[in-house]
Amino acid sequence: MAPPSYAAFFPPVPDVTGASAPEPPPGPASPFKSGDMGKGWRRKRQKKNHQNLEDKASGTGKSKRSVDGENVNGRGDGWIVARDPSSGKNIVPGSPVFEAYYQAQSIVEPGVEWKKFMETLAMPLPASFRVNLDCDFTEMLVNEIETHVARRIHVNGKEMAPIKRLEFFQGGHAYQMAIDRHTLRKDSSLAEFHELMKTHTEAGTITRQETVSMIPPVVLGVQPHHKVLDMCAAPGSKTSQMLETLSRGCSRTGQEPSGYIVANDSDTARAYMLVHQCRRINTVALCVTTHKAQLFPARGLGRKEPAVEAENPDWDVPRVALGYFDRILCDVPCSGDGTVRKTFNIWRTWSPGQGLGLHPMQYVIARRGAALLKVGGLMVYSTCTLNPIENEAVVLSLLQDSEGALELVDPRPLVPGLIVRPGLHSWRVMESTSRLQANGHVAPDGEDQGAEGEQEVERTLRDSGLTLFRSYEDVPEPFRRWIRPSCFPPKDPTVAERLKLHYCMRCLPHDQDTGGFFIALFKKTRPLPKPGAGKCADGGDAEGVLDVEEVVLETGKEKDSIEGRSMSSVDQGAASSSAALDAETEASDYVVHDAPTSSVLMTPLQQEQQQAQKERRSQTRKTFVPKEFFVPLADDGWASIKEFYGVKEGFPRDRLFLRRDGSKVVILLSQGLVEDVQLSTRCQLQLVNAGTRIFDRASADRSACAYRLSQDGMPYMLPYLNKRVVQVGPTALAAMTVYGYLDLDLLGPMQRPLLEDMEMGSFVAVLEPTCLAGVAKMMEAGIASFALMCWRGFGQKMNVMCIAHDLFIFQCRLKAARLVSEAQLVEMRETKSRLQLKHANAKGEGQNLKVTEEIEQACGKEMDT
Ligand SMILES: C[S@@+](CC[C@H](N)C(=O)[O-])C[C@H]1O[C@@H](n2cnc3c(N)ncnc32)[C@H](O)[C@@H]1O
Repeated sequence: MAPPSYAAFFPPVPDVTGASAPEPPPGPASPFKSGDMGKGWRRKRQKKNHQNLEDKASGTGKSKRSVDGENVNGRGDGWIVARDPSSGKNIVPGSPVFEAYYQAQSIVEPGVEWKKFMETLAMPLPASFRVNLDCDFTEMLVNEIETHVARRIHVNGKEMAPIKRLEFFQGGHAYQMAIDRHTLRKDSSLAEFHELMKTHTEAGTITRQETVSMIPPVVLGVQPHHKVLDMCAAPGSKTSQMLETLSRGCSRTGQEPSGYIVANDSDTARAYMLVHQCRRINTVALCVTTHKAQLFPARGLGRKEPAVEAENPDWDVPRVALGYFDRILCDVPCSGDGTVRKTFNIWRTWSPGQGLGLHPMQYVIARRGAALLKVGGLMVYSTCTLNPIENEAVVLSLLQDSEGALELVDPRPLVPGLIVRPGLHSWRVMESTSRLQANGHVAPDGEDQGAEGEQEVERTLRDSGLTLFRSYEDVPEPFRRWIRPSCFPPKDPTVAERLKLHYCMRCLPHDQDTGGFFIALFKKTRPLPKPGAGKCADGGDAEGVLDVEEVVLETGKEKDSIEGRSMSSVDQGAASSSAALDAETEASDYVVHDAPTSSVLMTPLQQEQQQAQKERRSQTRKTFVPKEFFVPLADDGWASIKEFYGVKEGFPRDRLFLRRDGSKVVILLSQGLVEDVQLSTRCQLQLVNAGTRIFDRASADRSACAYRLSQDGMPYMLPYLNKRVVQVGPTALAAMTVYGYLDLDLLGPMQRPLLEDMEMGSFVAVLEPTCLAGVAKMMEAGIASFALMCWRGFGQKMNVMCIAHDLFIFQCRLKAARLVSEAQLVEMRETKSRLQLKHANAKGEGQNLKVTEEIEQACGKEMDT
C-alpha cells in the first residue's frame, strides 16, 4: 500500500481559532461537515457502533463469538476482551467520547477509513520482534526464523498472513507477525516457533518490541562515538536498541565505544527494569539515572568544547548552553491511547483531560532535552498517543520558543517502506463537559459563534459530552491552569507550514497493523534563546514554564523553589500520567491502570489540601546533595587481582569501581562515562547502575584472591590475562555447557598441568586458538565469544560458573561456527537426563549408588569421543 500523500492530510481541521474563518484548505472534508444528517446523528452512530462492539465483546450481538472472559482471538473477526477489575465486566473496545474527540481532530478520513481505524483499534496487536543487532550468530538465527516466515500459519483452521520483514529496520532484522502474542503463546501449531522466540528472548538475542517503538532509535541513527541521553527510558526497549548500535561488537571484542548512553527514568523501580533489560548487552558505556527528566542536571556533564566556542565567538552563551549530547530521545509519558490494542484498559479510562494534563510536563521535558542537546545534534520527541495536544502542540511550542534554534528534520527517508502520515497543521482543543461542569463551568448562553461548519462541529461535540475551545481566550479563567495557551494550534495557518509540522510522523494503527505512534525529529542549529524569551503558539507568553529550566541550567541543582504555575501544571501532568506509564511495558499483558487522578479538576477544598501538602513536603524535603555513587577499587584489591590473574600492563585499572553501598561487584566504566559524566567525583547524577560487572568480591572462599572473574566482564578482561587461562577443544567446550563442568582428563598434555598446578579460584576456559582462527573467518566473533568462566576447586572436575542464558548463547555460537552440531548437543543432553533419572530412581529406592561418578564417567567418555 502506497503511503498517503502529504497533500491528502494537510490541515484537514479548519482554523477554529479565528473569527475570519478562512477557506477550508484542500484535502478531505471534515467529517463534521456532513451537512444534512441532522443534529446528534454522530452521537447516535457512535452509540450504535459502541453497542455493536459491546455485543461482540459479550457475545450477544449478531456476530456472536464465544468469549472466554479473557481473550478471544482469531484475527480479522475476533475481539480482545479484558476484564475491568472494579466491575468484573468485560471492557468493551471503543468509547463514544474517544470517537467524537478523534473524529473532530480529523486524524483519518471519515467513512470507510474511520471504520477501518476503529476496527483495527479493537483488534489485538500483532506480535513483533527484532534480532539484536549485536548478535554474533545472526545468520543462523535469521535462517531459523525465516524457515518459519516461509511457512503458512494456520490459527483456528484459518490461514494467516505470513510473518513480514520490517523493511524500515535497515541494517538489521525485524519482523511483524499477523497474530498477537496470546495466540502465539497458546496455539499448538505455533509451539515450535514460540519456543524459539521464548528461548532467544530470554537469552537476549531477540527482543520483542512493538513495530512502531523501533522507529525512534532508527531515525536517531546512534553511532559508537555519540553521547546519548534517553530522558524517559524505562522499561528500556528503545535504550537497548540504541545501545546495540552504539556498542556493536564491543561485547565480543572488548573494544569500547567512545560514546555512551545515559538512560534516565524518574521511576526507580522502572529504572531497575531497564537495568535488567540492558544487562544482556553487557556494555561499559551505559549509565542509568533516576531524575525527573525536566530537571536533568547539567553540572558534571561534558568536557569543554573549545572548538565550538572558537568557531562561534558571537554566541554569547554559557558553555552549558552549547549542550552535551549528540543524540537525545525524549519518549515522554503520555496518555498512551496508541497502545490501546495491548493496554486494553485505556478504553475504560480515556478522557481528553489526560492529554491536557500531560502537555505541560511533556513540553518541559522536551525543552530540557533541547537545552542539553549539542548544537548540531538530533533529538527525537515521541509518544504513543494520537492526541495532537501531546504531539504537534508540544512540538510547535518547542519550535516557537526556540526562535529558530531548533528545526524539524524530515525522517521519512530514514525509514523506507514505513507508512506514515504527516503531522497535523491544525487541531482542536476540547475538554469533557462533565469535568468542566463539576468545577463550576457554565456553558455560555446564546448562539454559537464562528463559521457555520464550526457551529455544527461544536454542537456535535456538545452532544458527545465534549466542550470545544476555539482559542485560549475562550477558556474561562479557572480552567486556564490546565488548558494552556500552548495547547492551541497557531492562529496564523501559515505558521505550521513554515515550521514544517508536516515533517512530524504519525503512525496510524490501520496503516500497517500496528499501534499508534508519533515521532518528531529535531536538529539544533544554534544555542537556545535565553529561557523565558519565547512565545507560545498563540502568541501568548510561556508563563514561567521555562523558569524551571533556567534554574536548572544556571545551577545544575534541583531546587525546591521551583514552584508556581508552571510547576503545578507539571505536577498535575505527572499525576494524571499514570495511565501511560506502563504503556510500553512488554512484560505486562493488559496492564490494569488506575483511573487517572483528576487533580486537574479539583474542588477548592481539595486544592487547598494539595497546596498544604506541597508546603509541608517542601519544608521537609532536603536539598539534593550529590553523593559519590562509586568509589575507585582500592590499591590492595587491585594488587591482589593483578598478581593472581597476571594482568598485563595497559589494563584501565583507574576505571574499576565499587559501589559505595558496599556491593561486592567491581564494575568497569567506559572512558567516556568516567570523563564526561564524572561518575567518580562531583557526581550530580542520581545513579542506579553503570558499566559492566567485571569481578565479584567473594568474602568466604579459600582462594588466594577474593575477586572472581565474571562472565559479563570477559570481553574486557580476557585480552589482559597472562595467567589462569586454559585452552580447550570445541567438543569439550560444548560438553562443559551441557554438563556444567570440565574434566581434567579432557585437557591436552600442555594444558592439563596448567590446571593441575593451578591454585583454587576462577579461571577461563577458551577455545583452542587453531579453531578460533577458523571461526573468525566464518563469523564476527571475538576471542571472548568462546570463553567460559570456571572455578578451580579440589579434585578433577572444574565447575563452569555461568548462568543458563550464557551457556545457551555459547552453544548457539558453537553451532554457528560449525564446531559442534545440534545432534551432538542433543545426544549430550539425553545422556545427562538419562543418568540423572537413573540417579534419582536409585535414590528413591534407598540405594546409595555413586551415580554422580557414573554420570561423570559417562560425560567424560562422551567428551572423549
Ligand atoms: C512511554 S514510557 C517510556 C518508554 C521507553 N522509552 C521504552 O522504550 O521502553 C515513559 C516513561 O517516562 C517515565 N516518566 C514519567 N515522568 C517522568 C519524568 N518527569 N521524568 C522522567 N521520566 C518520567 C515513566 O516512568 C515511564 O517509564
